[in-house]
Amino acid sequence: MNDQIFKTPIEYLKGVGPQRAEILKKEIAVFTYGDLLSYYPFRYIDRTQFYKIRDLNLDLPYIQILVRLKSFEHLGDKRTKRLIAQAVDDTGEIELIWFQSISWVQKNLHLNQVYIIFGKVTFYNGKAQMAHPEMELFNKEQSNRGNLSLQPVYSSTEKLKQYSLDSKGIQRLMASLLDVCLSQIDEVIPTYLIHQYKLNKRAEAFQNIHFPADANTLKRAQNTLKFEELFFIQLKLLRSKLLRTKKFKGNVFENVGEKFTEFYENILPFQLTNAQKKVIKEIRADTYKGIQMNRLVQGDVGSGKTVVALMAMLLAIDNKFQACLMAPTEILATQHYHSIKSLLKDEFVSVELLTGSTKKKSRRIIAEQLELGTLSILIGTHALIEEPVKFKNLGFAVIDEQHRFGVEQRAALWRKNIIPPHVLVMTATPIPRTLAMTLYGDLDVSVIDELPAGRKPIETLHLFENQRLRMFGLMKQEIAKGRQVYVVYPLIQESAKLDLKNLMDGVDVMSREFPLPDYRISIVHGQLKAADKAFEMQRFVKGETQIMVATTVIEVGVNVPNATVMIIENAERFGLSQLHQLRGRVGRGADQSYCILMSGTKLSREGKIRLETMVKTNDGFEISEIDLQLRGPGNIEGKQQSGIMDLKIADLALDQKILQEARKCVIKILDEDPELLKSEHEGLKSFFAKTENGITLDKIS
Ligand SMILES: Nc1ncnc2c1ncn2[C@@H]1O[C@H](COP(=O)(O)OP(=O)(O)OP(=O)(O)O)[C@@H](O)[C@H]1O
Repeated sequence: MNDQIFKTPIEYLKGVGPQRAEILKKEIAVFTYGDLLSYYPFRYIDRTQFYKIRDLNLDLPYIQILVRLKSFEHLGDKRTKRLIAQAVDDTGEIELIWFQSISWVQKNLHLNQVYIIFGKVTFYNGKAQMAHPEMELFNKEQSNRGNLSLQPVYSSTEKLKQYSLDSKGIQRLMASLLDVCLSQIDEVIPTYLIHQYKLNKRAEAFQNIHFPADANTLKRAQNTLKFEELFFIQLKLLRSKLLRTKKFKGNVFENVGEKFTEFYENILPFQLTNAQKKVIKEIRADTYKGIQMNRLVQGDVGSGKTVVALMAMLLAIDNKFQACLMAPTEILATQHYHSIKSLLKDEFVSVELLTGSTKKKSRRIIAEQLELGTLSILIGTHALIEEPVKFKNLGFAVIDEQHRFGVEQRAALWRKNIIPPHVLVMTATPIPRTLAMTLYGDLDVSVIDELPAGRKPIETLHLFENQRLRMFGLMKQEIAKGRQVYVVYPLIQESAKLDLKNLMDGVDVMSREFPLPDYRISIVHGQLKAADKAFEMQRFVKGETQIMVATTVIEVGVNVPNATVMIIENAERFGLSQLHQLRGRVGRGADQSYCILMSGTKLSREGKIRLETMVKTNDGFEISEIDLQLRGPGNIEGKQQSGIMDLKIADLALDQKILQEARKCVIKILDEDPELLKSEHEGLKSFFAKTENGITLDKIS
């Protein structure tokens, strides 16, 4: 693409000027010609469809009707002067009104002729009206309307409309923009791919997305631009992966040594699942190659990701490296610390915990041991890399619950290191394939798609308020068997006070139903100090309390296999992946577990689908796909930080196939021509070097 023209400030476009330019910048972030060009219509009106006057109503968008002009009438005085035409079809009558250009209209429109009128219908005294309709003589339709069978609609704002930049106004700007720049648009996607996927040439695609001749033309233009958008994101991600592999050497873990073998053969209390073994093998292969590993482990809740991470860390330790595990919250870091300690059976390998609450003295000792290399595994929150913590020889880093880190942050983590450690990212819940390809497109992906043997599927019930007694009954039945129960309340950040009240009211009810001394309740919520939270958690973990009432702080990672009931209050307020995460806190042992979703009776359509989905399936991968369909990628956690999801045209929920194809092509190109030196990749190379086109590619380097 010719840089210059697309970087031209928008004020220079015919019909814009300084004032409108300011408004365009402020209202819709259109600064340049390039920005305007990728300001795509958000829908199209089918101008081949005609309405009958009888069927008109206020809810209709801009529509067209075929009418015959019956009469003209002038009304009002100087200031309210207007021209009204009565028009009819075989089902009724409509008034067409003009406040301006009256004499022009009267001169050019003729009584008893048939016209196509186009506009927005309103009603006055029960009569249909259309102000300033677009008019076209019917018998000239074929020759005149040509490429206007689909009318683009651009989103506009009140402010823009004040400057005559409603959808029509924007369309006019687009026409003059295309006039000046179409001839200067270079191809960027290699010609052989354009043929292979029946795409448009680039200029054609821009022309046809703004002024489509018909539905097929539009579809092709949309596919072309979607393909291009996703193609460049993949190119950027996979190129950066390639460069990283070239730039950084990776530590070589030559040996599967004593600790790993000892743990696997004598300490591990269960058989690994085949899926766990497969992932460990993948990690082993990565860390042997001399290339820095960046791998994402996706596994459903409770699939046993922690053991996999631990065994990978042992591999590092056997090769004289240190390892660390970073979790997003103190509770989780603490939890990992305890479960890893207990898996490792104490003195087997040295492990320490470092969080915001670690005392100064302990910090100093940890720092010393780290620098000396006598400490093998450090677990903590990401204070772990922010602080002046110095490892003697960090070789392996596990990042748990990566959703909260974007691609950028991940890249920034190890910049300081000369040989960066191998990085294993673990996601808390499965994420849809398309999202994984985009958010984590530069990582290799492993999937643990198997739960440990003997797990029974969690039984999920959706109950309403008047069925609360049933819920209490189930709780009592399970507690009588020696099991434990979670009761979770939603957290609305805007009103922490209200949340707390909600939760404390819940605690009151619980304490009445489950009184001391037979029952004991732990309470954990966001307003508690970290140490108090940890204390309450520990009471529950040790089985000293049978009921844990909490806000969503327990959402991820908490592991108490003896807990068999998860009650979620106001379940309709939670997102699907959150519900699935919460449910994953039970069903972690061999006992039958239950999840009870409590809700009010008034549910939104989406709320209903969410709860039905939870009742229907336990499969996290399936749930994540439904979540994406319901919410769109825009709202999936982690998106905000990722930067790459500001897609202009592609939709990760709908365009999975295009994404997969685009990725496949990029992989092939980089495999055969990593430096993009072949002549057919020339356009690609120069475009890529500039990384413009409004896609914020820089954000993901
Ligand atoms: N192969 C296995 N056989 C039996 N139990 C296992 C196996 N692997 C892991 N476990 C146990 O299953 C429980 C869940 O494992 P872990 O905490 O690693 O899950 P996770 O994948 O991290 O899940 P979540 O993301 O839900 O925390 C733990 O108690 C763990 O010891």
